[in-house]
Amino acid sequence: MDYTITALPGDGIGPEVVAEAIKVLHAVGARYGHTFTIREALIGGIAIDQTGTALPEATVAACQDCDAVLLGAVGGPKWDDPNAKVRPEQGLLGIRKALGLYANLRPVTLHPLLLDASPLRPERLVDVDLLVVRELTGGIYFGEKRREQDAQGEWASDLCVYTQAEVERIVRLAAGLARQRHGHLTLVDKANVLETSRLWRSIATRIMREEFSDLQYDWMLVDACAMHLLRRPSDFDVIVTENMFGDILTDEASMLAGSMGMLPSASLGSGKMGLYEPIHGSAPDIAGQGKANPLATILSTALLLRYSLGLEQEARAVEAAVSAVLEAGIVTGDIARGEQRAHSTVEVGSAVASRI
Ligand SMILES: NC(=O)C1=CN([C@@H]2O[C@H](COP(=O)(O)OP(=O)(O)OC[C@H]3O[C@@H](n4cnc5c(N)ncnc54)[C@H](O)[C@@H]3O)[C@@H](O)[C@H]2O)C=CC1
Ligand SMILES: CC(C)CC(=O)C(=O)O
Ligand SMILES: [Mg+2]
Repeated sequence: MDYTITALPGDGIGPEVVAEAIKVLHAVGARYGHTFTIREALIGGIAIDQTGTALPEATVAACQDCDAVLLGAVGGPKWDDPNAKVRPEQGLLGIRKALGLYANLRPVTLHPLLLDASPLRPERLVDVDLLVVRELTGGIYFGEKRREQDAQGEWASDLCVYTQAEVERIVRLAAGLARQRHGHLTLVDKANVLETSRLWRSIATRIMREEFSDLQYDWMLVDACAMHLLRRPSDFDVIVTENMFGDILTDEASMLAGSMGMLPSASLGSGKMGLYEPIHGSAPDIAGQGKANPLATILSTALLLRYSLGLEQEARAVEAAVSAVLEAGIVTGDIARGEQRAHSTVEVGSAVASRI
C-alpha cells in the first residue's frame, strides 16, 4: 500500500528525531511492501522565521490531506520573549485543534533493561504499564488569555473552560481503552477546588455508571496522583485527565520509563487521522549535538502504524526492533548505564531500522 505522511520536524531536536523515525518507516516499507511518501511542512519557530506564523495555512492543508502526521517538537530560547505576540507553541496547539485531535494517548511502559535508568528503586517499577489519556483541545491552554494594566499594576488571566460534550467524548474513549486493557480507570482532577473538575466528576460518574458498569473506576486529586505515580506506579491502568494535568503528569511519568526520550504519544480524533509525537519538547540544551534519544519518536511511529494505518504487525515490528536495540546496548546518553557507550541519535535510529 501507498501512504502519505506529513512530517513536521519543528525546532531543536525535532528534526533530528523525526529523521530517525522516517528512516525506520522506510525500513518498515521495504520489509512489508509499503511505500511511505513523506511530505515535510513547517511548524513552530522555524515557521515563524520563514513565514511569520507558527502554523502556516499550507501546513494545515498538508495535514488535512494525508494518512497521518509525524511531529518532532517546537519552541526554543530564540522565540521565548514573554512579550512576543507569535509563539512556536501556538503552532502545536493550533494543529491539534485544527485536526480535531481531542485525545492524547501517552502509554508508559518500562523495558526491564531500563530499570536502572529510572531514578526510582527497581522494585517500585515492576509491572509498570499504564496509559494516560489526556484531553487535548480544551481547558486552560485554549481559554481566553488576558494581560492588562490597572492602577495597581499588571495582571493576567487564563480561562479554563470545559463543555459537557468535551468531557463526555474523552471519558468514553478512555473507558473504552480501559475495557480493552485491565478494566480500571482512574479519573484525575482537582474537584476540591475547580468548578471544571466538578463538572468532569458529575458527567464522568454518570457515564461510568450507565455505560461502563463492568469497569472499576476511582477518583484521584491531581496532587495526590503526582505522589502515587511515584509511590505505587504499577497500580495504575488507565488515567484520564484534563489537558494541563495530563501534560504535567506525563513528564513525571516519563521518569518511570527512564527518560523523556522514551515516551511516545498518539493524538486522535473521531476518524483514523492522527498526529504522532514524542511527549518531550525541543530540548535546546542538547539540540544539534547528536545526543537526543530518538526512541520516543520511533515508538510514536509504531502508534501511527497501529492507529492511523491499521498495520498492527508492522507496529509490533517497530516495537520489537526498539527492544532489540535496547538489548544490544545501543542507547543514547540519557539511558546509558555503567560501561555502556553513549551512542548518537543517528546510530540509535540506524540500529532500529536495521532490525526491522
Ligand atoms: N511537544 C512540543 O513540541 C513541546 C515543546 N516544548 C518546548 O520545548 C522547549 C524546551 O522545553 P523544556 O522544558 O526544556 O522541555 P524538554 O522536554 O524539551 O526537555 C526537558 C529535559 O529533557 C531532556 N530531553 C528531552 N527530550 C529528550 C530526548 N529525546 N533525549 C534526551 N533527552 C531529552 C532535555 O535535554 C531536557 O534536559 C520549550 O520551548 C518548550 O515550550 C516543551 C514540551 C513539549
Ligand atoms: C505547548 C505545550 C502544551 C506542549 C507540551 O508540553 C505537550 O503537549 O506535552
Ligand atoms: Mg508537555
